Amino acid sequence: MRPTYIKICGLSTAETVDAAIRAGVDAVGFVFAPGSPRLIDADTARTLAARVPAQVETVGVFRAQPVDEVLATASRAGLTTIQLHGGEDENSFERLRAEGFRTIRALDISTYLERPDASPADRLLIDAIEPGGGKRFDTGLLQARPPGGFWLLAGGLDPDNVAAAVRAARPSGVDVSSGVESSRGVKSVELIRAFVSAVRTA
Ligand SMILES: O=C(O)c1ccccc1NCC(=O)[C@H](O)[C@H](O)COP(=O)(O)O
Repeated sequence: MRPTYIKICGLSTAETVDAAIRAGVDAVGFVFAPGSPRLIDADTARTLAARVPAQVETVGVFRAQPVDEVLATASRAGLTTIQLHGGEDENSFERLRAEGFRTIRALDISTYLERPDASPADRLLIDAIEPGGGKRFDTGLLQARPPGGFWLLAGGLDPDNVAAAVRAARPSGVDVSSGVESSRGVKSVELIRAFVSAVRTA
């Protein structure tokens, strides 16, 4: 069986990017959604992404931003992958792919349950209602509509609960932000290490 894919989202310092890579993550995320406590600019992301080895994905996270702006930011930052949290139309993902980016469509659990097949992206991420909010959703709801293909579980995961969540929901991968922070928006090297190690025990 393939190991669970791990994405650490909302990184903003070289120290925590390096820690995530050393811990063995598959992807690091940089948030460009206005209003986020993890917001960074394209030039900062470019400096951080330059530290990341080629086998680790660099993901730009956007919410309700025009596709031209998304492409300009992700290109300037030199990222491999774009994750959209709403506001996109059905053509957005095709356009991002045509420009050479891998894509992730993030859906909150309610939207997913209403439209489970609404995923023209390469991957699906199923999240709680408020992205980056550190709140869990009831993964038992997924039993009614088990996701097919590659999908990431997100929403309120942390080093203490992630192994049980992986055993219960069997996602292809997990995504975390708040659960590896010492305070809102501030990532912790120790919690990143603990999270990755907990996923590996699942
Ligand atoms: O992290 C944010 O602040 C954010 C803001 C707007 C759109 C998306 C955002 N984050 C997306 C992520 O991929 C988070 O890691 C995911 O929602 C899980 O967050 P958390 O519940 O805090 O672990």
